Amino acid sequence: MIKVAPSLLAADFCNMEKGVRKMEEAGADYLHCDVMDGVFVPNYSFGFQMIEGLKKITDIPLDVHLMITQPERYIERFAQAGSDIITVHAEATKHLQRVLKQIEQCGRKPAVVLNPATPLDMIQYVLDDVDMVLLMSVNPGYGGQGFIPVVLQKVRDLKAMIDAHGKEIDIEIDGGVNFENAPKLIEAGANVLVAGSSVFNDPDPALAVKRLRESK
Ligand SMILES: O=C(CO)[C@@H](O)[C@H](O)COP(=O)(O)O
Repeated sequence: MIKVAPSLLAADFCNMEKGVRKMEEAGADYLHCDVMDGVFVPNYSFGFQMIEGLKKITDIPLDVHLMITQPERYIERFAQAGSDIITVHAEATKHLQRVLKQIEQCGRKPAVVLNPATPLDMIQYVLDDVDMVLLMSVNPGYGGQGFIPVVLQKVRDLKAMIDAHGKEIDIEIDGGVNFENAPKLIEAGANVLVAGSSVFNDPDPALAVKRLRESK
């Protein structure tokens, strides 16, 4: 089953609740929450308070993508705030396996993410420690960027790596996901699609979510 995770980065920050309600009506599987620290990526977004606030107003699982350096400093706080999935960048910590265990010990689902230029080898030795691998298909920091085509092959390679490993692990893709590339991504092995602009900017977000989910 394909899951769609609308990215709140594309919502109106002055009216976040309206965006959440729209995504509830649209049948979103997760709410993708991009946390940025202005260091790991050249942009700021929001932090714990936003996650806490979101948790109070919706039952949609919160898929929290930490674009921050040394995420180990803040795992407990993001877990307490109500994150359901916590995703950390392999490039952002010297102790990846330890951070993933920290997330698990906090009772949240651990996931790891790679920037487009980071090779898959980097996560070979943490597959036992994750429920999901996220591949960035844009350089993180901003919504509305174009999909980097070479990532399609990376999805295929990741799928083969996971199948060879033998554990069920979700493959999530984030950045420039749209109706054109979604079928190819699903065919390559992705089963969770993050979508900002293609859902929030669509006049009919419910139809957009359905189209992405049923992409063939
Ligand atoms: O993490 C990021 C950007 O850093 C993404 O979640 C984007 O927010 C996705 O937006 P679109 O590319 O789908 O507009």
